[in-house]
Amino acid sequence: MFKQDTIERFAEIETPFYYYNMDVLRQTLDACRDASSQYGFHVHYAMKANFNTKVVAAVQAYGFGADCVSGNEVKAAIEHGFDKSKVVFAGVGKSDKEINQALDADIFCFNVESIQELEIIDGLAKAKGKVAGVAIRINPNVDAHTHHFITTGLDENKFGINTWQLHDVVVMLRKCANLKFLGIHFHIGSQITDMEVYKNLCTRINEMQDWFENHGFAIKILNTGGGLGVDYHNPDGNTIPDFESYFKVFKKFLNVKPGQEVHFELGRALVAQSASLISRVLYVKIGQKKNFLILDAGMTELMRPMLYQAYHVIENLSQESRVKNQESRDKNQEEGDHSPLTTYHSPIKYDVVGPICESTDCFRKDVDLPESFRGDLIAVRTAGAYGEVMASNYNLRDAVKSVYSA
Ligand SMILES: Cc1ncc(COP(=O)(O)O)c(C=O)c1O
Ligand SMILES: N[C@@H](CCCC[NH3+])C(=O)O
Repeated sequence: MFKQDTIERFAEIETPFYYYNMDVLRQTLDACRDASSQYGFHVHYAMKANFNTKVVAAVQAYGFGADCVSGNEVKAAIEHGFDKSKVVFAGVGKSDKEINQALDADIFCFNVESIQELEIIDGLAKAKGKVAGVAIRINPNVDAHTHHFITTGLDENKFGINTWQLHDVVVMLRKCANLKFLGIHFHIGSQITDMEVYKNLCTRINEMQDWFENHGFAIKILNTGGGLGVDYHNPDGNTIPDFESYFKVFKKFLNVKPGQEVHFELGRALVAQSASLISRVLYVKIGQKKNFLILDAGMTELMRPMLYQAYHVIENLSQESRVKNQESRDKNQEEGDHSPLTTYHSPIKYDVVGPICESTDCFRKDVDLPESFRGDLIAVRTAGAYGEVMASNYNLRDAVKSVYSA
Protein backbone atom coordinates (compact mmCIF):
# COMPACT_ATOMS: atom_id res chain seq x y z
CA MET A 1 0.00 0.00 0.00
CA PHE A 2 1.50 3.32 -1.05
CA LYS A 3 0.52 6.67 0.39
CA GLN A 4 -0.72 9.25 -2.07
CA ASP A 5 2.27 11.51 -1.48
CA THR A 6 4.63 8.61 -2.18
CA ILE A 7 2.89 7.97 -5.50
CA GLU A 8 3.16 11.68 -6.30
CA ARG A 9 6.86 11.47 -5.53
CA PHE A 10 7.22 8.49 -7.88
CA ALA A 11 5.66 10.55 -10.67
CA GLU A 12 8.72 12.82 -10.60
CA ILE A 13 11.30 10.00 -10.84
CA GLU A 14 12.62 8.24 -13.90
CA THR A 15 11.54 4.59 -13.93
CA PRO A 16 12.30 1.77 -13.40
CA PHE A 17 13.60 1.80 -9.85
CA TYR A 18 13.45 -0.16 -6.63
CA TYR A 19 11.61 1.66 -3.88
CA TYR A 20 12.72 0.71 -0.37
CA ASN A 21 10.35 1.37 2.49
CA MET A 22 12.87 1.74 5.31
CA ASP A 23 10.12 1.66 7.96
CA VAL A 24 9.04 -1.79 6.82
CA LEU A 25 12.66 -2.90 6.82
CA ARG A 26 13.22 -1.66 10.37
CA GLN A 27 9.95 -3.16 11.64
CA THR A 28 10.99 -6.51 10.16
CA LEU A 29 14.44 -6.33 11.72
CA ASP A 30 12.92 -5.35 15.07
CA ALA A 31 10.60 -8.37 14.94
CA CYS A 32 13.42 -10.75 14.07
CA ARG A 33 15.74 -9.40 16.74
CA ASP A 34 13.02 -9.53 19.42
CA ALA A 35 11.95 -13.07 18.55
CA SER A 36 15.48 -14.51 18.29
CA SER A 37 17.02 -12.78 21.27
CA GLN A 38 14.55 -14.24 23.76
CA TYR A 39 16.23 -17.62 23.14
CA GLY A 40 19.77 -16.31 22.75
CA PHE A 41 19.81 -17.35 19.08
CA HIS A 42 22.42 -15.87 16.71
CA VAL A 43 21.15 -14.45 13.41
CA HIS A 44 23.35 -13.88 10.37
CA TYR A 45 22.01 -11.87 7.47
CA ALA A 46 22.34 -13.76 4.16
CA MET A 47 23.97 -10.99 2.14
CA LYS A 48 23.04 -12.65 -1.14
CA ALA A 49 19.41 -11.63 -0.66
CA ASN A 50 20.22 -7.95 -1.02
CA PHE A 51 23.51 -6.09 -0.82
CA ASN A 52 22.16 -2.63 -1.51
CA THR A 53 24.38 -0.42 0.65
CA LYS A 54 21.56 1.25 2.59
CA VAL A 55 19.80 -2.04 3.23
CA VAL A 56 22.98 -3.73 4.44
CA ALA A 57 23.78 -0.74 6.67
CA ALA A 58 20.32 -0.93 8.23
CA VAL A 59 20.70 -4.66 8.89
CA GLN A 60 24.22 -4.26 10.27
CA ALA A 61 22.99 -1.69 12.78
CA TYR A 62 21.01 -4.47 14.47
CA GLY A 63 24.15 -6.37 15.38
CA PHE A 64 23.39 -9.39 13.25
CA GLY A 65 26.23 -11.43 11.74
CA ALA A 66 26.72 -11.93 7.99
CA ASP A 67 26.31 -15.09 5.94
CA CYS A 68 28.39 -14.77 2.77
CA VAL A 69 28.64 -16.84 -0.37
CA SER A 70 31.64 -15.30 -2.12
CA GLY A 71 34.92 -13.62 -1.29
CA ASN A 72 33.43 -10.31 -2.38
CA GLU A 73 30.49 -10.75 0.00
CA VAL A 74 32.94 -11.44 2.83
CA LYS A 75 34.84 -8.28 1.90
CA ALA A 76 31.61 -6.25 1.62
CA ALA A 77 30.33 -7.52 4.97
CA ILE A 78 33.50 -6.45 6.73
CA GLU A 79 33.56 -3.09 4.95
CA HIS A 80 29.97 -2.55 6.10
CA GLY A 81 31.07 -3.02 9.69
CA PHE A 82 29.94 -6.58 10.38
CA ASP A 83 32.05 -8.05 13.15
CA LYS A 84 34.49 -10.54 11.55
CA SER A 85 33.79 -12.89 14.44
CA LYS A 86 30.20 -13.05 13.15
CA VAL A 87 30.98 -13.68 9.47
CA VAL A 88 30.34 -17.13 8.01
CA PHE A 89 31.21 -18.24 4.50
CA ALA A 90 29.26 -20.97 2.67
CA GLY A 91 29.37 -21.94 -1.00
CA VAL A 92 29.81 -25.12 -2.93
CA GLY A 93 32.61 -23.66 -5.07
CA LYS A 94 34.87 -21.45 -3.00
CA SER A 95 37.95 -20.57 -5.05
CA ASP A 96 41.44 -20.54 -3.52
CA LYS A 97 41.46 -16.76 -3.91
CA GLU A 98 38.21 -16.45 -1.97
CA ILE A 99 39.37 -18.83 0.76
CA ASN A 100 42.58 -16.84 1.14
CA GLN A 101 40.59 -13.60 1.30
CA ALA A 102 38.42 -15.03 4.08
CA LEU A 103 41.46 -16.40 5.94
CA ASP A 104 43.09 -12.97 5.75
CA ALA A 105 39.90 -11.45 7.15
CA ASP A 106 39.93 -13.93 10.08
CA ILE A 107 36.26 -14.78 9.65
CA PHE A 108 34.46 -16.88 12.21
CA CYS A 109 33.63 -19.97 10.18
CA PHE A 110 33.78 -21.64 6.78
CA ASN A 111 30.69 -23.74 6.12
CA VAL A 112 32.42 -26.51 4.21
CA GLU A 113 30.56 -28.30 1.44
CA SER A 114 32.89 -31.17 0.40
CA ILE A 115 35.66 -33.35 1.78
CA GLN A 116 38.05 -31.99 -0.81
CA GLU A 117 37.27 -28.45 0.32
CA LEU A 118 38.32 -29.39 3.88
CA GLU A 119 41.70 -30.44 2.58
CA ILE A 120 42.12 -27.28 0.50
CA ILE A 121 41.19 -24.92 3.34
CA ASP A 122 43.55 -26.79 5.65
CA GLY A 123 46.42 -26.40 3.17
CA LEU A 124 45.78 -22.71 2.55
CA ALA A 125 45.44 -22.02 6.28
CA LYS A 126 48.70 -23.88 6.95
CA ALA A 127 50.51 -21.75 4.36
CA LYS A 128 49.41 -18.66 6.29
CA GLY A 129 50.17 -20.14 9.70
CA LYS A 130 46.47 -19.86 10.61
CA VAL A 131 43.77 -22.13 11.93
CA ALA A 132 40.41 -21.92 10.12
CA GLY A 133 37.14 -22.45 11.95
CA VAL A 134 34.94 -24.88 10.03
CA ALA A 135 31.43 -26.25 10.20
CA ILE A 136 30.39 -29.18 8.06
CA ARG A 137 27.46 -28.38 5.80
CA ILE A 138 25.42 -31.55 5.84
CA ASN A 139 22.84 -32.34 3.22
CA PRO A 140 20.16 -33.83 5.47
CA ASN A 141 17.81 -35.05 2.73
CA VAL A 142 14.91 -33.07 4.20
CA ASP A 143 12.26 -31.94 1.72
CA ALA A 144 11.68 -28.20 2.07
CA HIS A 145 8.33 -28.36 0.23
CA THR A 146 9.23 -25.28 -1.74
CA HIS A 147 9.75 -24.69 -5.46
CA HIS A 148 12.11 -27.41 -6.73
CA PHE A 149 14.44 -24.74 -8.17
CA ILE A 150 15.09 -23.33 -4.69
CA THR A 151 15.32 -26.51 -2.65
CA THR A 152 18.85 -27.34 -1.53
CA GLY A 153 18.75 -30.12 1.06
CA LEU A 154 17.89 -33.22 -0.96
CA ASP A 155 20.29 -35.98 -1.99
CA GLU A 156 20.13 -34.87 -5.63
CA ASN A 157 21.18 -31.28 -4.79
CA LYS A 158 24.78 -30.17 -5.20
CA PHE A 159 24.97 -28.52 -1.79
CA GLY A 160 26.61 -29.88 1.34
CA ILE A 161 28.02 -33.27 2.22
CA ASN A 162 25.80 -36.33 2.13
CA THR A 163 25.40 -38.28 5.33
CA TRP A 164 26.99 -41.43 3.89
CA GLN A 165 30.25 -39.48 3.52
CA LEU A 166 30.51 -38.43 7.15
CA HIS A 167 32.94 -41.22 8.03
CA ASP A 168 35.37 -39.80 5.49
CA VAL A 169 34.76 -36.32 6.90
CA VAL A 170 35.89 -37.29 10.38
CA VAL A 171 38.94 -39.08 8.95
CA MET A 172 39.86 -35.90 7.07
CA LEU A 173 39.15 -33.65 10.08
CA ARG A 174 41.54 -35.73 12.20
CA LYS A 175 44.26 -35.21 9.58
CA CYS A 176 43.83 -31.44 9.25
CA ALA A 177 45.84 -29.67 11.93
CA ASN A 178 44.95 -26.22 10.61
CA LEU A 179 41.19 -26.66 10.91
CA LYS A 180 39.17 -26.11 14.03
CA PHE A 181 35.93 -28.05 13.94
CA LEU A 182 33.15 -25.82 15.27
CA GLY A 183 29.98 -27.64 14.39
CA ILE A 184 27.41 -28.54 11.77
CA HIS A 185 25.56 -26.46 9.21
CA PHE A 186 22.37 -27.02 7.21
CA HIS A 187 20.36 -25.10 4.66
CA ILE A 188 17.51 -26.98 3.06
CA GLY A 189 15.98 -24.37 0.78
CA SER A 190 14.33 -21.02 0.46
CA GLN A 191 10.79 -19.59 0.74
CA ILE A 192 9.75 -22.21 3.30
CA THR A 193 6.42 -21.46 4.93
CA ASP A 194 5.55 -24.83 6.44
CA MET A 195 6.92 -24.99 10.00
CA GLU A 196 6.66 -28.79 9.92
CA VAL A 197 9.64 -28.72 7.56
CA TYR A 198 11.76 -27.05 10.23
CA LYS A 199 10.58 -29.56 12.80
CA ASN A 200 11.86 -32.34 10.50
CA LEU A 201 15.12 -30.44 10.11
CA CYS A 202 15.52 -30.29 13.91
CA THR A 203 15.14 -34.06 14.11
CA ARG A 204 17.91 -34.52 11.55
CA ILE A 205 20.17 -31.99 13.28
CA ASN A 206 19.70 -33.83 16.59
CA GLU A 207 20.65 -37.13 14.93
CA MET A 208 23.67 -35.58 13.24
CA GLN A 209 25.04 -33.95 16.35
CA ASP A 210 24.75 -37.22 18.26
CA TRP A 211 26.61 -38.92 15.42
CA PHE A 212 29.51 -36.44 15.60
CA GLU A 213 29.68 -36.60 19.36
CA ASN A 214 29.72 -40.40 19.26
CA HIS A 215 32.74 -40.07 16.99
CA GLY A 216 34.55 -37.85 19.48
CA PHE A 217 33.78 -34.39 18.05
CA ALA A 218 32.28 -31.78 20.36
CA ILE A 219 29.77 -29.51 18.67
CA LYS A 220 29.73 -25.84 19.59
CA ILE A 221 27.69 -24.47 16.70
CA LEU A 222 24.38 -25.72 15.36
CA ASN A 223 23.76 -23.65 12.23
CA THR A 224 20.28 -24.26 10.85
CA GLY A 225 20.65 -22.03 7.75
CA GLY A 226 17.86 -19.79 6.51
CA GLY A 227 14.89 -20.20 4.23
CA LEU A 228 11.99 -18.67 6.15
CA GLY A 229 9.44 -17.56 3.55
CA VAL A 230 7.31 -14.45 3.16
CA ASP A 231 3.75 -13.86 1.97
CA TYR A 232 4.10 -12.91 -1.70
CA HIS A 233 0.30 -12.87 -2.07
CA ASN A 234 -0.49 -10.44 0.73
CA PRO A 235 2.32 -7.93 1.24
CA ASP A 236 0.06 -5.39 2.99
CA GLY A 237 -1.92 -7.77 5.19
CA ASN A 238 1.01 -9.98 6.18
CA THR A 239 4.05 -7.76 5.97
CA ILE A 240 6.19 -9.07 8.81
CA PRO A 241 7.10 -12.78 8.71
CA ASP A 242 6.12 -14.87 11.70
CA PHE A 243 9.54 -14.95 13.37
CA GLU A 244 7.95 -15.93 16.68
CA SER A 245 6.63 -19.25 15.36
CA TYR A 246 9.80 -19.90 13.39
CA PHE A 247 12.22 -19.56 16.29
CA LYS A 248 9.82 -21.33 18.63
CA VAL A 249 10.08 -24.51 16.50
CA PHE A 250 13.84 -24.60 17.04
CA LYS A 251 13.50 -23.79 20.72
CA LYS A 252 11.07 -26.67 21.09
CA PHE A 253 12.57 -29.35 18.87
CA LEU A 254 16.29 -28.72 18.74
CA ASN A 255 18.31 -30.52 21.33
CA VAL A 256 20.62 -27.70 22.42
CA LYS A 257 23.27 -28.82 24.90
CA PRO A 258 24.99 -26.58 27.45
CA GLY A 259 27.57 -24.31 25.83
CA GLN A 260 26.16 -24.74 22.34
CA GLU A 261 25.12 -21.84 20.13
CA VAL A 262 22.26 -21.93 17.62
CA HIS A 263 22.83 -19.93 14.44
CA PHE A 264 20.47 -18.86 11.66
CA GLU A 265 21.11 -17.38 8.22
CA LEU A 266 18.05 -15.43 7.15
CA GLY A 267 17.91 -13.52 3.89
CA ARG A 268 14.52 -13.23 2.25
CA ALA A 269 12.51 -12.96 5.47
CA LEU A 270 14.46 -9.87 6.52
CA VAL A 271 14.26 -7.83 3.34
CA ALA A 272 11.66 -9.10 0.85
CA GLN A 273 8.70 -6.98 1.90
CA SER A 274 10.69 -3.77 2.18
CA ALA A 275 10.90 -3.10 -1.56
CA SER A 276 8.80 -2.86 -4.71
CA LEU A 277 9.95 -2.51 -8.27
CA ILE A 278 8.34 0.61 -9.71
CA SER A 279 7.99 0.91 -13.46
CA ARG A 280 5.85 2.64 -16.07
CA VAL A 281 3.63 1.30 -18.80
CA LEU A 282 5.33 2.00 -22.11
CA TYR A 283 2.71 0.54 -24.40
CA VAL A 284 -0.69 -1.09 -24.19
CA LYS A 285 -1.47 -3.71 -26.81
CA ILE A 286 -5.06 -4.83 -27.00
CA GLY A 287 -5.35 -8.03 -29.00
CA GLN A 288 -8.00 -10.54 -29.90
CA LYS A 289 -6.61 -13.23 -27.63
CA LYS A 290 -4.38 -11.30 -25.28
CA ASN A 291 -3.88 -7.84 -23.93
CA PHE A 292 -0.36 -6.78 -23.05
CA LEU A 293 0.96 -4.14 -20.72
CA ILE A 294 4.53 -3.53 -21.80
CA LEU A 295 6.55 -2.09 -18.94
CA ASP A 296 9.87 -0.29 -18.89
CA ALA A 297 11.11 -2.96 -16.42
CA GLY A 298 11.65 -6.60 -17.20
CA MET A 299 13.70 -9.65 -16.32
CA THR A 300 16.82 -7.48 -16.25
CA GLU A 301 15.42 -5.70 -13.18
CA LEU A 302 13.53 -8.56 -11.48
CA MET A 303 14.05 -12.05 -12.79
CA ARG A 304 12.30 -14.15 -10.13
CA PRO A 305 9.04 -14.56 -12.11
CA MET A 306 10.94 -15.62 -15.22
CA LEU A 307 13.37 -17.91 -13.39
CA TYR A 308 11.11 -19.62 -10.87
CA GLN A 309 7.60 -18.75 -12.08
CA ALA A 310 7.51 -16.75 -8.85
CA TYR A 311 4.34 -14.86 -7.97
CA HIS A 312 4.47 -11.14 -7.15
CA VAL A 313 1.49 -8.85 -6.57
CA ILE A 314 1.24 -6.29 -9.40
CA GLU A 315 -0.59 -3.00 -8.84
CA ASN A 316 -1.45 0.00 -10.99
CA LEU A 317 -0.59 2.96 -8.75
CA SER A 318 -1.84 5.59 -11.18
CA GLN A 319 -5.31 4.13 -11.00
CA GLU A 320 -5.36 4.92 -7.28
CA SER A 321 -4.68 8.57 -8.13
CA ARG A 322 -7.32 8.55 -10.86
CA VAL A 323 -9.91 7.18 -8.47
CA LYS A 324 -9.02 9.85 -5.94
CA ASN A 325 -9.31 12.57 -8.62
CA GLN A 326 -12.61 11.20 -9.78
CA GLU A 327 -13.91 11.17 -6.22
CA SER A 328 -12.99 14.80 -5.84
CA ARG A 329 -14.57 15.63 -9.26
CA ASP A 330 -17.72 13.80 -8.17
CA LYS A 331 -17.78 15.92 -5.08
CA ASN A 332 -17.25 19.11 -7.11
CA GLN A 333 -20.07 18.10 -9.44
CA GLU A 334 -22.43 18.02 -6.54
CA GLU A 335 -21.25 21.56 -5.98
CA GLY A 336 -21.95 22.63 -9.58
CA ASP A 337 -18.90 21.60 -11.70
CA HIS A 338 -20.45 19.90 -14.73
CA SER A 339 -17.31 18.68 -16.52
CA PRO A 340 -17.78 15.15 -17.96
CA LEU A 341 -16.92 12.27 -15.67
CA THR A 342 -14.34 9.77 -16.89
CA THR A 343 -15.63 6.23 -16.61
CA TYR A 344 -13.37 3.41 -15.54
CA HIS A 345 -14.16 -0.07 -16.68
CA SER A 346 -14.12 -3.23 -14.67
CA PRO A 347 -10.75 -5.07 -14.49
CA ILE A 348 -9.09 -6.12 -17.70
CA LYS A 349 -6.80 -9.12 -18.01
CA TYR A 350 -3.33 -8.19 -19.12
CA ASP A 351 -0.14 -10.13 -19.60
CA VAL A 352 2.33 -7.85 -17.83
CA VAL A 353 5.58 -8.07 -19.75
CA GLY A 354 8.96 -6.36 -20.00
CA PRO A 355 10.86 -4.89 -22.94
CA ILE A 356 13.56 -7.57 -23.10
CA CYS A 357 14.05 -9.59 -26.24
CA GLU A 358 13.00 -12.92 -24.67
CA SER A 359 9.58 -14.55 -24.71
CA THR A 360 9.96 -15.48 -21.05
CA ASP A 361 10.19 -11.78 -20.14
CA CYS A 362 6.76 -11.81 -18.52
CA PHE A 363 5.98 -10.84 -14.93
CA ARG A 364 2.62 -12.61 -14.97
CA LYS A 365 -0.07 -13.64 -17.38
CA ASP A 366 -3.76 -12.69 -17.18
CA VAL A 367 -3.37 -10.17 -14.37
CA ASP A 368 -6.63 -8.45 -13.43
CA LEU A 369 -5.89 -4.73 -13.48
CA PRO A 370 -7.98 -1.62 -13.99
CA GLU A 371 -7.86 -0.25 -17.51
CA SER A 372 -4.27 0.93 -17.83
CA PHE A 373 -2.64 3.56 -19.97
CA ARG A 374 0.77 4.57 -21.28
CA GLY A 375 2.67 6.28 -18.47
CA ASP A 376 0.82 4.54 -15.63
CA LEU A 377 3.00 3.62 -12.66
CA ILE A 378 3.07 -0.10 -11.93
CA ALA A 379 4.38 -1.61 -8.68
CA VAL A 380 5.68 -5.17 -8.49
CA ARG A 381 5.57 -5.91 -4.77
CA THR A 382 7.71 -7.96 -2.38
CA ALA A 383 10.82 -7.40 -4.46
CA GLY A 384 13.35 -6.68 -1.71
CA ALA A 385 14.95 -10.13 -1.74
CA TYR A 386 16.72 -11.56 -4.78
CA GLY A 387 15.53 -8.60 -6.83
CA GLU A 388 18.07 -5.83 -7.22
CA VAL A 389 20.93 -8.28 -6.56
CA MET A 390 19.93 -10.47 -9.48
CA ALA A 391 19.55 -7.60 -11.94
CA SER A 392 21.63 -7.71 -15.11
CA ASN A 393 22.50 -5.45 -18.00
CA TYR A 394 21.41 -7.93 -20.65
CA ASN A 395 20.36 -6.01 -23.77
CA LEU A 396 22.80 -3.36 -22.47
CA ARG A 397 20.18 -2.06 -20.09
CA ASP A 398 20.91 0.73 -17.63
CA ALA A 399 21.64 -0.35 -14.06
CA VAL A 400 18.43 -0.25 -12.06
CA LYS A 401 18.23 2.64 -9.60
CA SER A 402 17.07 2.67 -5.98
CA VAL A 403 14.91 5.16 -4.15
CA TYR A 404 14.30 5.16 -0.40
CA SER A 405 11.64 6.34 2.00
CA ALA A 406 12.99 8.49 4.80
C1 LIG B 1 23.71 -21.38 2.82
C2 LIG B 1 22.58 -20.42 2.75
N1 LIG B 1 22.20 -19.79 3.86
C3 LIG B 1 21.19 -18.91 3.87
C4 LIG B 1 20.48 -18.62 2.71
C5 LIG B 1 19.37 -17.63 2.81
O1 LIG B 1 18.18 -18.15 2.40
P1 LIG B 1 16.84 -17.32 2.56
O2 LIG B 1 16.99 -16.06 1.81
O3 LIG B 1 15.84 -18.21 1.95
O4 LIG B 1 16.63 -17.10 4.02
C6 LIG B 1 20.83 -19.27 1.53
C7 LIG B 1 20.04 -19.06 0.29
O5 LIG B 1 19.19 -19.85 -0.04
C8 LIG B 1 21.91 -20.19 1.54
O6 LIG B 1 22.28 -20.81 0.42
N1 LIG C 1 17.23 -16.40 -5.60
C1 LIG C 1 16.17 -17.26 -5.20
C2 LIG C 1 16.41 -18.11 -4.02
C3 LIG C 1 17.74 -18.75 -3.93
C4 LIG C 1 18.32 -18.46 -2.62
C5 LIG C 1 19.78 -18.66 -2.56
N2 LIG C 1 20.16 -20.05 -2.41
C6 LIG C 1 14.83 -16.53 -5.16
O1 LIG C 1 14.72 -15.51 -5.69
O2 LIG C 1 13.87 -16.98 -4.64
